[in-house]
Amino acid sequence: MSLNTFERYPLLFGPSPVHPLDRLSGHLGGARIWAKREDCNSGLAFGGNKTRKLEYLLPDALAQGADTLVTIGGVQSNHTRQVAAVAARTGLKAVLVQESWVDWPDAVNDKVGNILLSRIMGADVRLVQAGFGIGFKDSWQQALEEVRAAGGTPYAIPAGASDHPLGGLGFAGWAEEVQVQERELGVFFDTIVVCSVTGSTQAGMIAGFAGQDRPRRVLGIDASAKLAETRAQVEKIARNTAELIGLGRDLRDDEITVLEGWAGDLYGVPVPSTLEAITLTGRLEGMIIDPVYEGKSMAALIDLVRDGEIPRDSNVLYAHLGGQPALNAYSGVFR
Ligand SMILES: Cc1ncc(COP(=O)(O)O)c(CNC2(C(=O)O)CC2)c1O
Repeated sequence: MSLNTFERYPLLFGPSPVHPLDRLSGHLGGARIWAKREDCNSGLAFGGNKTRKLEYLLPDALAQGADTLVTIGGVQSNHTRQVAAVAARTGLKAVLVQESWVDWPDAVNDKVGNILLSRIMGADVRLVQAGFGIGFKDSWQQALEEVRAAGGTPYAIPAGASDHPLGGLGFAGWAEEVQVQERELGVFFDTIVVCSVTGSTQAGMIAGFAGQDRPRRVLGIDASAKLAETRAQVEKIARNTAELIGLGRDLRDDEITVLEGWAGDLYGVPVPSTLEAITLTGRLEGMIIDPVYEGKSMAALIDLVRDGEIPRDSNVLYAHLGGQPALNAYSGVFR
């Protein structure tokens, strides 16, 4: 079975752009760094990695006759904002459970950025006091039951659209897209750097690239600060996705790499290297990244290129997965 077997509901402009980051590369004096821009992939409320995943979940929801998408995230979740946008675009309702995943000292946390956008798009936004976790949460199960009790037909989307049978397909397709763009650009990206939290972005990439002729490294950078949980989820989803698309072999353990060292102690709390990565990327490339996810994966890329773990002759592709709206809830750290 291949990816084409699965129905896809187009939500993207087309292939997301790939471009070199030559000023950053020059500054670091090592490998040549490129970016693939999921933050520019769709016209739906600033897009992002979840919009690509939802292209494969939406047909399933519609086939089940669902009228309400029900999902979960932190207060500044990019994922729940993207679900709200897809619901608005397709005439479905959205119930968003927004848990208190980040204890961040800013009075506007639940008024700006992603949650503001979700409210503008008409989602039913429910603030819940409950801590961070990438597993199935009671608050989400309860919201599903409430939709049913009110006569609705909910479609359950787990955190990050990850722990779902179809969750890895979007980024298995990303791997195919990269291969086409490499031919057009005349380059081969021997290393991919991607932020991992709920896991299906990296997992889909691993499954998608595993079926290609030339091996390459997919380096997941943990931003959950719960490495074991995130790695386990990446592995589970990667193996499931590989089987779903008919890879025809088991994935090797060395194909599943999630690195720690840049997440800090808590999910959603930036550390100095996060802020340095955000300002360096902004000032050298005019590329904006966020303090919860991409700032942490970019911090890793900077270190790995600087210390030569990613060799000087490499072409490394940085997966920019979006997330910028959350910056508005972290303005205090950029005085
Ligand atoms: C900008 C950005 N970059 C990387 C990631 C990590 O992706 P995965 O969850 O697929 O591993 C997120 C996720 N965000 C979550 C959310 O609720 O927004 C699922 C956690 C992200 O938003």
